[in-house]
Amino acid sequence: MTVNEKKKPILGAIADDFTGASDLASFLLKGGLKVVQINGVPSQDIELADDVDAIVVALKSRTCAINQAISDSTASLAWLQQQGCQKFYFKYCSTFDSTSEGNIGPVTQALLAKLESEQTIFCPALPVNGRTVYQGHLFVFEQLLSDSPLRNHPLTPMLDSNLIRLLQPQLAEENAQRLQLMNLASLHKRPAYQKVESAYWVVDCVNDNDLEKIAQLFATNPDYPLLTGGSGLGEYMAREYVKAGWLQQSNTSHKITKNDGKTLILAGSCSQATRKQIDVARTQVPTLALDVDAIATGQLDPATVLGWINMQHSEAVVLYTSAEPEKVLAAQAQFGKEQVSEKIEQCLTQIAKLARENNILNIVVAGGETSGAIVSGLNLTAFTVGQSICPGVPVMQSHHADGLIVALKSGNFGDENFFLTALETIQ
Ligand SMILES: Nc1ncnc2c1ncn2[C@@H]1O[C@H](COP(=O)(O)OP(=O)(O)OP(=O)(O)O)[C@@H](O)[C@H]1O
Ligand SMILES: O=C(O)[C@@H](O)C(=O)CO
Repeated sequence: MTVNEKKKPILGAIADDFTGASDLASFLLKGGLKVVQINGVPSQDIELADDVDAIVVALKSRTCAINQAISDSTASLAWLQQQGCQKFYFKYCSTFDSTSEGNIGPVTQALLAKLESEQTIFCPALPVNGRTVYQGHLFVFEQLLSDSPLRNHPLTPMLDSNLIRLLQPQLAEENAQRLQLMNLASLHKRPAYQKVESAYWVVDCVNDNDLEKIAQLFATNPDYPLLTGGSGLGEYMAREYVKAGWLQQSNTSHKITKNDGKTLILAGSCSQATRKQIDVARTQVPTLALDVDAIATGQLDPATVLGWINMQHSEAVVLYTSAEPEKVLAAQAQFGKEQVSEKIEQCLTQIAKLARENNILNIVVAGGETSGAIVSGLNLTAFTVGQSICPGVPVMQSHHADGLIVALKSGNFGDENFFLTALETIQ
């Protein structure tokens, strides 16, 4: 390579939500890649540094209409191809969040068609966070997905755990027939780097050894340009690219420059994990529950909330709409499921905007949909990905001039001290 020749990224990834994107980015970084996250379908004029190994495009396509999800995903793919990426990844939730009208199957089919490929894998497992797949069934720690708190997810309640059954109705009939389980015995009896038959593979995976073996079979396999799954495989795919000598071992330091602004924690996630994290945070940080009825009826004024924040004379505050499943269901019944979500997302975004204008330059968000709304509303187009607060939640710095620092937490991630650890890491 000559001095003037721009290095091309290896991997182009498309994530169906923003926390999922930063989750994947953190694992690619852990595996040795230099990663940039782009928010929303990339526009032509985005400038990339010339030593980027992987680009993760964050979409908000998990729960949108199928046609929109397909057009955003394929437009992102075309842009990633223009940047020179050779390998592609479609990142969805480690708990396979989708409905029977869900987007995982249709988006996968559309991306494969554009890549003129007929085979891929579905690997949502993320063992470090308790997401494992055994005999095609997805577990969240010791519970089947459908017995876990995910059965009460406000937008995508997961009532089945069998990945083949979940995928079948999302695929065209001929592709549904090509779904096959690669269980642990079948995975491990294959020699590494061996050719794999063409299929839509649902791959069992219960620990990091399994992720390593899956990456050995598929990451650099020329027959499989597109893989799909959770973030866990990202670290091991990255390691395979490094092993294959596909990267220039350039400077992979990811400098995040601290700022002297305050920190705002915004929680729209109603997961059990987030609600516990709020309870722990409130013992040390001023915390305000936002009134969902007032938000849904347009009566909550973000300026009043900013006034409350300023009155706290604290370096950090927590604001939340998070509530137990019964309250969420009641709000959905009263105002409509999509409507109440949208109102809450808009309101939290308005608060984040106002806060940023008032020198609150560190924003931690809990919830994938919530994060997507806020990051889009703040017009943050690209981030450098830095150190993780917990597995799957990195600190990221916006390329915008004010150097806003954000951390986007998937609803179920992090231990009960997550928000307090985030404050220690960021401030
Ligand atoms: N009190 C509430 N009543 C009804 N809906 C709510 C309430 N609070 C938040 N919501 C909505 O619930 C949705 C939560 O989804 P979000 O993706 O942000 O969190 P999550 O599902 O826990 O996280 P993830 O998608 O990362 O697993 C959002 O659309 C949010 O606006
Ligand atoms: O894979 C996960 O669990 C997360 O990155 C996510 O997508 C939750 O929104």
